[in-house]
Amino acid sequence: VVRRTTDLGEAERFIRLFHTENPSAGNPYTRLRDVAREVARRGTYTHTYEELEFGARVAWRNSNRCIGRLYWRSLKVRDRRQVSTAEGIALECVAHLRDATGRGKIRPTVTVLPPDTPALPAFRIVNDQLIRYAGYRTPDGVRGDPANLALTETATRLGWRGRGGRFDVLPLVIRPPAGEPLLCNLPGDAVLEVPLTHPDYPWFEELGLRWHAVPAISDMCLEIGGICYPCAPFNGWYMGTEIGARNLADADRYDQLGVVAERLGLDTSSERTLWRDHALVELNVAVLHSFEQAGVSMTDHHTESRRFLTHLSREEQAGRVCPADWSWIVPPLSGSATPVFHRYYDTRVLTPAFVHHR
Ligand code: HEM
Ligand SMILES: N=C(Nc1cccc(CNC[C@@H]2CCCN2)c1)c1cccs1
Repeated sequence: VVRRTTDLGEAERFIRLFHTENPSAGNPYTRLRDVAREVARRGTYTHTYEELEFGARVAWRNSNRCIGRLYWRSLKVRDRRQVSTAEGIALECVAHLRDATGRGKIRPTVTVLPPDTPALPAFRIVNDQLIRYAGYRTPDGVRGDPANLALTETATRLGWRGRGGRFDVLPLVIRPPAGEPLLCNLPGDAVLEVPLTHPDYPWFEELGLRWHAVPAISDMCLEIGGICYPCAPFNGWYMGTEIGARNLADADRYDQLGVVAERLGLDTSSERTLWRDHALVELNVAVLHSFEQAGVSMTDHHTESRRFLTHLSREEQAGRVCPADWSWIVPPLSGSATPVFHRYYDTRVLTPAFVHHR
């Protein structure tokens, strides 16, 4: 397999961007010359820690599907480019979760593992998020999270044994450049979870619903200056609607709207009673209430929409374009009741960026 050498044009554009936004880095000339020499010699170059930290923060700033970009400057970057084994990667993912979770005060963090290089191809994390619940095929439907059926089957084929519950945390599956994937169970103290209750309905707890505190995406590449870091898990905190309007509500996920509507005593015989909408709101009230009770960071879609527009105007003040994808920015609940709904966005694609694996 011929590995892509680094595109020198991308590298130069990034180095210039770094020096423009970080005047203390001085004149880019010598750095540009050294990078060109290194690319000529070994087909790629190595980012300094400062370049890597800046690149990861700007990749977040450029994420046009992300509503949570206001705090892009505070991203914590864990430079782990020296890690060279599957076990090392697994350990860094666990350390990342412990670091980022705090005791509920979640810290936006990215861990950067080695890039793809002609000399050493990169490892991949098979899981799309560090924390995922198993999905099991049963005679009368799926038990657990249907979104993770394939990952559960892969882990089981590799020797993992699930307990058949609705919220079994899956192991990490780390695939090396060659050879067998490594399975790694996440220690319980690295996976903070929140049981869901409702402030007004005591029966809600009986539904036995819960969700994990930290969303940590592990299936995207961090692209900086022509270099791709295919193993760079990043986390923020959840917006309540992700759990309450999608993960627990979608028919092809935990599909809880009918259950909640029944317990609420709603008339589900006709769509026109808007029973789905009533159930959705109460499910989202429960998610926000439970995370707050547990002291776990979470934002609501109204607050986050306002914050995003603040970010947008700050970027314009800074003379930068802030690209956004309307179809992802507008929350899946009460869209038009949030300010982000009532406007258009620039849709250009900028780099550095987090991209889905090609
Ligand atoms: C700090 C709190 C944050 C919040 C509340 C937040 C919120 C969100 C939400 C709601 C989405 C849409 C997800 C979906 O609909 O499935 C999203 C997408 C995204 N976010 Fe953020 N985010 C945060 C931090 C971050 C951080 C720290 C990064 C990276 C360093 C990031 C990068 C992205 C990217 C790349 C996407 C698009 C994912 C894709 O294309 O599949 N976000 N964010
Ligand atoms: N709050 C978060 N949510 C989030 C962000 C990016 C991607 C995702 C997962 N999106 C995949 C699902 C499934 C298809 C559409 N949405 C969630 C964060 C995850 C990592 C940092 S912030």
